Amino acid sequence: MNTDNAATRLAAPSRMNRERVILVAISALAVLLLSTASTYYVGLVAVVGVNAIVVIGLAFLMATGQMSLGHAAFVGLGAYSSALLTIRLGIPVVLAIPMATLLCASVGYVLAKLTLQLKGHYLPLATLAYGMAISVCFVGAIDLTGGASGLTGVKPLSIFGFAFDTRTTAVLIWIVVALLVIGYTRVYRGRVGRAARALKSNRVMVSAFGVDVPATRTRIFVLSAALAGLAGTLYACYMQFLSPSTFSLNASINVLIMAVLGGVAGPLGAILGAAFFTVIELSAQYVIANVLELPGQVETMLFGAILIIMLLKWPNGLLSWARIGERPPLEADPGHAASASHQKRPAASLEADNVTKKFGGLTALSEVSAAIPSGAITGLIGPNGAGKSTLFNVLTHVFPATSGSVTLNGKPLPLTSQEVVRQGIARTFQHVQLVQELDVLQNVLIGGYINGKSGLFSAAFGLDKAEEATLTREALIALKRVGLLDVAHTKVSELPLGSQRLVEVARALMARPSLLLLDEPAAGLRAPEKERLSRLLQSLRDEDGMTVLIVEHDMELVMGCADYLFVLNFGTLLAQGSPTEVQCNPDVINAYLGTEV
Ligand SMILES: Nc1ncnc2c1ncn2[C@@H]1O[C@H](COP(=O)(O)OP(=O)(O)OP(=O)(O)O)[C@@H](O)[C@H]1O
Repeated sequence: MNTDNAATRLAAPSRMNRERVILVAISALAVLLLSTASTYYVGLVAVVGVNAIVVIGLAFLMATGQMSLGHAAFVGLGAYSSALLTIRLGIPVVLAIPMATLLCASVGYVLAKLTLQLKGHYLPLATLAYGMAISVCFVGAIDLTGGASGLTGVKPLSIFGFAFDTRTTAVLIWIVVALLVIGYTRVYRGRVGRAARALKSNRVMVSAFGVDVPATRTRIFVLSAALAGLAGTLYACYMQFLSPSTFSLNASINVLIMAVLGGVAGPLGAILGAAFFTVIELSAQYVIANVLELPGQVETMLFGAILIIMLLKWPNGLLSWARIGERPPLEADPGHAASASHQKRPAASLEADNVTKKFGGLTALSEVSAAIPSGAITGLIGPNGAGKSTLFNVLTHVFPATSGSVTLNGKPLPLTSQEVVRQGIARTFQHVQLVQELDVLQNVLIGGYINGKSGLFSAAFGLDKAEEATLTREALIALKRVGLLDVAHTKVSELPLGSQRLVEVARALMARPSLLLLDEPAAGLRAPEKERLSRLLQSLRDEDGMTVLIVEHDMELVMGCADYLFVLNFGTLLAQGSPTEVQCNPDVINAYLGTEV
């Protein structure tokens, strides 16, 4: 298939068009608010906007596999601190808003450092605990906050002499929502957003491609705390009165429901979730009070029942129903797709010296020494359970050796898997580690993480376009090399297992490695695909000067393309040599190959 044509066909809908549609929609809403809507509806729309800002941050947090049961506390912290800065210290509201947002980001940073290392149920419980603790302070600090009676006299926003009334504040809230939707859409599809979403399904894999997992999780938590704080400051300006019950545990649960209801696979879900939640709540109130004339408690039951039905019907949120979720990222420039090339690194050499690896009482590797020849294809073979994948994991520092040492180009192997990939080692996994809900191209792009520089802010401001275009071109070339260009925009979950393994190979190539480690890449491949893989390995060696280490049970493939072989058996090195030498070795025949070879 011609790369140019394919790239033209693969061109994604323009990011700009979509952003223009969002801006036009928000502007239309603003005009409507300013001109026609009654005060009641203006208030309603303003509260939906405030909730949408909180939910945008929370949804991003949830898309990365994190959860917060105390997010309303950040909203309260933003609201009370901006109000108190203006009331007590006389700071103009326009300055109090960024100061309060920064305070929430700082508190978020401290809490992230304290809690994000917690695993399983402990993390949500910790967020619940600090959410409740902060909310209690709003009631307890009576002198500052007015306690349960609330804080009155909160000042509205005024910029350069223009005083915002409720209507214009509502418009401002929605302008912020629009900007956040645009910024978040860019971040979500950018380098950090991709890595963050991959975090949810597999931390080991994203680390192996250079992502600093704790730092990324912290950054996203801080961002979401800051957004909740910002929402609080705008809420304070709009309401000009604060009650602690607004920021209680109930409110935290509500924003969580909004996020789930809307769907976390994109920022528009946040708006849908916030809007639908409010509509359902008000409808339930209306039906119970005016149509059925039942007591107020029934309203909560009806509201709960409607929510349950909606979540059962659309478990991935309304966003999936509206089919406006994931879209392909940047379009590839067809003019350059065929010409861009990988940067060559000098071929690498890797050496294991007396490596032993124990898992409790089980010795998976026992004093294995192996020098992987530079610029060649080396096969690592042996029966099931021989220790091949364990050696792979030690060589890429997924876990450390119990004893012995590993050197890369004569120097000790770096101590983290992020550094290992920076030094030029990329790998695939025995059990496919792809992000099933992403398409093939985005999965491959994760492999290019270390070759990019853009972060959350550069992506939000659209400054990553050139970098994304380069990485996308490179990803398309990698996909072409493994024969999967046709399915670049197919979800990986829709591909057969063999093709998924090839996606992993393409992803590893995106890291521009000098040493490529492939763990059973031919498992599940059909004969023509195996031939293609064999040709690819040889071209990586001959044209790219890459060192390749391959664990494989397919002897035809290994014997056909490997220059050198190591044979493991019961965690020890049984033999090594050229394929011909190994095939004639009686120990190897006995232990692994059998007599017919
Ligand atoms: N994380 C782990 N914890 C405990 N035991 C492990 C772990 N990883 C591997 N093992 C054990 O170490 C031994 C070697 O396993 P390993 O997966 O390295 O073998 P292998 O040669 O790759 O086998 P296969 O060809 O079946 O993939 C096995 O007995 C396995 O059960």
